[in-house]
Amino acid sequence: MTSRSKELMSRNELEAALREIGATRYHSLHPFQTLLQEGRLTRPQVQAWALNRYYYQANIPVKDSIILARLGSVELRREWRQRILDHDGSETERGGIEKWIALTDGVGLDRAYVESGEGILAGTRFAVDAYVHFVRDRSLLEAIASSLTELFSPSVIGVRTKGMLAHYDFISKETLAYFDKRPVQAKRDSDFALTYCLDHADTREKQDQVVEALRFKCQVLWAQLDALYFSYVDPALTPPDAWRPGEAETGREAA
Ligand SMILES: O=C(O)c1cc(C(=O)O)c2c(n1)C(=O)C(=O)c1cc(C(=O)O)[nH]c1-2
Repeated sequence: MTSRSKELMSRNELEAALREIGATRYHSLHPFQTLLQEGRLTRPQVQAWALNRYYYQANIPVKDSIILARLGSVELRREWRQRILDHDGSETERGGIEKWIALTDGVGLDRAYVESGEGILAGTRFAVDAYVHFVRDRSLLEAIASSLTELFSPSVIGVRTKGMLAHYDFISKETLAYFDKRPVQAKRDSDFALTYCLDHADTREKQDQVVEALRFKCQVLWAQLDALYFSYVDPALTPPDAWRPGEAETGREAA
């Protein structure tokens, strides 16, 4: 990295640098992800994942609303507002947050408890809050670039849902309905964000900022899985205020 030339990268070089980050730093490479998709977690460990990830889901439209407010044209806002609709839904269509609640319902967690955010890990909260603050505090270009992890999500979503359905008897297709539309939405969103970044990163400094924003976002995702691994897998040292296996159970009859 020290020998990095400071010349402007071509569009192809910048895109390759971004894809390289995905190939080496995306959360698909995290050991917790591997355990999850290979069926090597217990039901409480899967519950811990679903509970903590709710906080990420719930904050995605918050961070997108911040970006929306910073966009200076009708065309850009029209494009970006779709993301908020996808997660918040409408009178006639369930959004992603509601579908994530169906997922936590499906694994037997009490809805009010999940929505309260009580019992999530500090690592989850710090990582997700850092993402929201990043899009508020950094340039618009960096804020948009930080969503580029979605370039890499369709493949990990496919592997994860297939693995979970094959390996866990308490997981059904309905439970994982959240993921049905995500690959198509993620492709649409990340294609747009990538084009925006390639068009607007017109100095080497801005190109480096785009690369760093993606690296930061990979860390946001990675840190969430670190927190789960340390607290529920090994050494399973669940912190004092966090959810403990058996808590907020709605009973197993739904499974
Ligand atoms: O299941 C996944 O692995 C995964 C990853 C990501 C991502 O790469 O940030 C998102 C999602 N899912 C997702 O469902 C989602 O709505 C989403 C929004 C964003 C974003 O940064 O705007 N990332 C992601």
